[in-house]
Amino acid sequence: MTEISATEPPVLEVRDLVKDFGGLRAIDHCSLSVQEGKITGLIGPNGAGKTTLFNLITGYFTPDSGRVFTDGADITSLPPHGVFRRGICRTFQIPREHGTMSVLENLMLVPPDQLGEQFWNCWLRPGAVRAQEREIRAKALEVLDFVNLTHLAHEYAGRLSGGQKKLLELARTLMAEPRLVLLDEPAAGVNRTLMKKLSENIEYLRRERGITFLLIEHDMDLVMDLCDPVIVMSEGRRLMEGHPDEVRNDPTVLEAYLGGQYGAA
Ligand SMILES: Nc1ncnc2c1ncn2[C@@H]1O[C@H](COP(=O)(O)OP(=O)(O)OP(=O)(O)O)[C@@H](O)[C@H]1O
Repeated sequence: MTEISATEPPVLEVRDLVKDFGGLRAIDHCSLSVQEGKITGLIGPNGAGKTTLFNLITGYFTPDSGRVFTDGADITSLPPHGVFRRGICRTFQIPREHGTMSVLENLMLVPPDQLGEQFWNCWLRPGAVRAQEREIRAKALEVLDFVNLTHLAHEYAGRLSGGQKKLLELARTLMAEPRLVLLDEPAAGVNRTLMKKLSENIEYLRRERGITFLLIEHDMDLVMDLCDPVIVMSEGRRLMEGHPDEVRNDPTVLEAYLGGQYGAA
C-alpha cells in the first residue's frame, strides 16, 4: 500500500452537511472524513442519519447546505451517475438486483459507456462490440468467482437468498473498479458463514486492491473485527471517531447508542 502524505486530501470529506425532511433535521452540520485504504465503520442508533448521509454523498439527495469532496474535488452537485464515475460506488440496505436477469447479466450491466448501448456501433463496429462484451463477461466471471457465486451465474438474481444478494451487491460494485465503496448494512440478513466470507472479501480488497470502504453496520462483531476507525453518528452528527476499542468504551457512545441494546456489554 502506498503511504499517504499528511497533505493529501482524504478520499472522502463531508463538510458541515445539513439535510432537513420537512420539520425533521436528519443531518445536522455533520462533518467527517474517510482516509484512503481504510475500512471505516459508520455506526449509530436507528434514525441517526447514516443512510441519509450515504444518499447525500452519492447524489441521491441534495443537501440543504454543506459540501462533499472526493480527493479535494467538490462533488456536492453531481448526480448519482456522476459520483459513480468518480469511483464512488454504493450498495443499498435492501439489495437492488435486477430480479428477472441472471446473476451474470446483473454484473455485465455495470460498466458504463458500453459500445453495444449505441445501436450504430452494433452495425458499424460489431467486432469491437463483441470484443468489449467478451472482456466484460470475463471480468464478471472473475468477480463472481471472487464472491463464490459462480455456481449461480445463470440463476435469476431475484431467486438468490438474502445473503447471496448481498454478495451480488458487493460484486456489482467491484465491476466498476471503485476507489471507495459505501456499504449499507452488508451483513443484515446474512448468515454467519456468508458474513465471514463477506468480511474476508472486504479485507482482501482493502489489502490487495487498495479499495477504501465506508460501511454502515449494526452487527457490532463485524464492525469491531473489520473496521478501524469507527465513526459514531447520533442525531445527524458525528458524535465521535476512534479505534473500535475506544468507541466501545466511550461513555457518550454507550449512552447514545449502546445504552439500550448493549448497556451491559
Ligand atoms: N426520505 C425521507 N423522508 C423523510 N424522512 C426521512 C427520509 N429518509 C430518512 N428520513 C428520516 O431521517 C432520519 C434519519 O434516517 P436514516 O435512515 O438516515 O437513519 P439511519 O441512521 O440510517 O437509521 P437506520 O439505522 O435505522 O437505518 C430518520 O428520522 C428518518 O425517519
